[in-house]
Amino acid sequence: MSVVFVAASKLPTPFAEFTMHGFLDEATGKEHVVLSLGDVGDGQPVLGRVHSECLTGDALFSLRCDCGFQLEAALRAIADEGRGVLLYLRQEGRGIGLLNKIRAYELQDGGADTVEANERLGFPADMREYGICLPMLAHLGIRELKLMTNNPRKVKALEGFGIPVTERKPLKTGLNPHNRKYLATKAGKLGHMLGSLHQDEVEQP
Ligand SMILES: Nc1nc2c(ncn2[C@@H]2O[C@H](COP(=O)(O)OP(=O)(O)OP(=O)(O)O)[C@@H](O)[C@H]2O)c(=O)[nH]1
Ligand SMILES: [Zn+2]
Repeated sequence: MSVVFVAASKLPTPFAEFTMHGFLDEATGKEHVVLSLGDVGDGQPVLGRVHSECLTGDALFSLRCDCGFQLEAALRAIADEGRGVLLYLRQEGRGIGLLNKIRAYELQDGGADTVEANERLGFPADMREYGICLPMLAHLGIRELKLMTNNPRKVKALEGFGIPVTERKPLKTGLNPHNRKYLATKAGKLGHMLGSLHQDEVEQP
């Protein structure tokens, strides 16, 4: 596997003081980050979030999606549990990159939905690759995840790479008038389990 550990440091945040682990994917040059809290290498399932980069939602307060809200909710949940892990994967725009995502948003401003926009640009709806999680989790001694996600394809993909997901924890947050259509498309075309937004129940995968 081409993902190698580079360095670790403390990362104090408003939620907790995490340990930040930096990794380099030597095949793509992408730099990934994992935040961990507590003893995650004890062999017990770990509360986890596998979050793909969304510059607009995570850093620029965009209301077009739910990413920033999910990121914050996940970090808060890990802090509340006192133990957990967040993998921040540099797969912007479901893998098409930031500038192509802006192109896709332009098409969405003209009426296309998030899937149609990707397809019009010649991309599949979702180009992400989750195999890169494996060496990062192995480095931290994590064998099983209690995964915070609404995306059943993410659960399937991780399990396909040999990472058991013992529990799926919904992460329904951030619904607003600007992302209502986007979230409806995710549920309708991408299979996201968003049945009742703003509900925080625990479901089996
Ligand atoms: N191509 C494209 N990517 C988008 C759009 N809106 C958000 N994204 C990207 O979608 C990704 C969202 O990733 P995640 O937060 O892991 O979420 P998810 O796979 O939708 O599922 P959850 O785990 O339920 O949040 C990020 O990479 C965003 O940049 C869009 O309209 N078009
Ligand atoms: Zn987003």
